Amino acid sequence: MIQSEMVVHRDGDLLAAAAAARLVTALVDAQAARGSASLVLTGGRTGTAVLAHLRDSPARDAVDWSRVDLYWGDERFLPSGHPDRNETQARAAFLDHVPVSPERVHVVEPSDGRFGDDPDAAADAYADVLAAAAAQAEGDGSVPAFDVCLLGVGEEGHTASIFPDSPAVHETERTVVAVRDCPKPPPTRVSLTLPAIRRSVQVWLMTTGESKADAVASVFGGAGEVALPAAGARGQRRTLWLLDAGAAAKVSEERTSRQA
Ligand SMILES: O=C1O[C@H](COP(=O)(O)O)[C@@H](O)[C@H](O)[C@H]1O
Repeated sequence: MIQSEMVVHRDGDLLAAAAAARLVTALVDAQAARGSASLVLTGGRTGTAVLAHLRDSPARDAVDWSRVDLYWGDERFLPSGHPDRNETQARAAFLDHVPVSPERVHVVEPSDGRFGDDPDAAADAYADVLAAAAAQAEGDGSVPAFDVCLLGVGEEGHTASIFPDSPAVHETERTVVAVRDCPKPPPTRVSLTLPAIRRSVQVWLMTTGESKADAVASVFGGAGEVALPAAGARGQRRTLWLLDAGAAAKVSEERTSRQA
């Protein structure tokens, strides 16, 4: 298995700026190689801060946003336009400010959408979206090989909406699942599963603050994915943890690569 890499930035703002710069490079490289790129977005404070930095960076125009397929690693199952939907936050922070192709913005159906208040149907529909994209891009498979999958990490080690010891973390077949009774509000969500996330070429886990330090240290201490789902999020070629000093505070010094 490829070892996870870790980069530690001084604070969350610098992390977000550096991650935005990395993202430009990764997407430009993917487009140079294949003509298009695919990116999985995350919700949460750090993920949204990265998008805000990307919006404000002149380098963002190096990416042809009309040829980027955008997906979400998880979505809070709420009505369309609800301020807590990850989609709403990503649109406000970034998507409303760049010339993306609407047909390439692959959202999870909201709770007032085509399937009404049925998160299982919304999850199945999103799995179909992924399978269709995989068939188009790679000829087969149930999930595209996303160029970059951005993920956040919760205090208790959740990533996407895969919570510790929940049905979602035990899922081995399905690529997208409905998640109920989440310990963090809102209680109902739709999430990619770990097998789907692991189809990504690169997975970047981004988190900040001392409240995340125990979870991060446990992952680097060898905790398993059932107890700490973030430990099971890995890319085919690269698994990169982008942390600020607070989140990295309890990881042993020799494991971190300190950066300004
Ligand atoms: O609820 C969620 O939280 C996590 C982490 O969020 P943060 O605010 O602690 O950075 C995020 O990864 C996930 O996408 C989101 O739905």
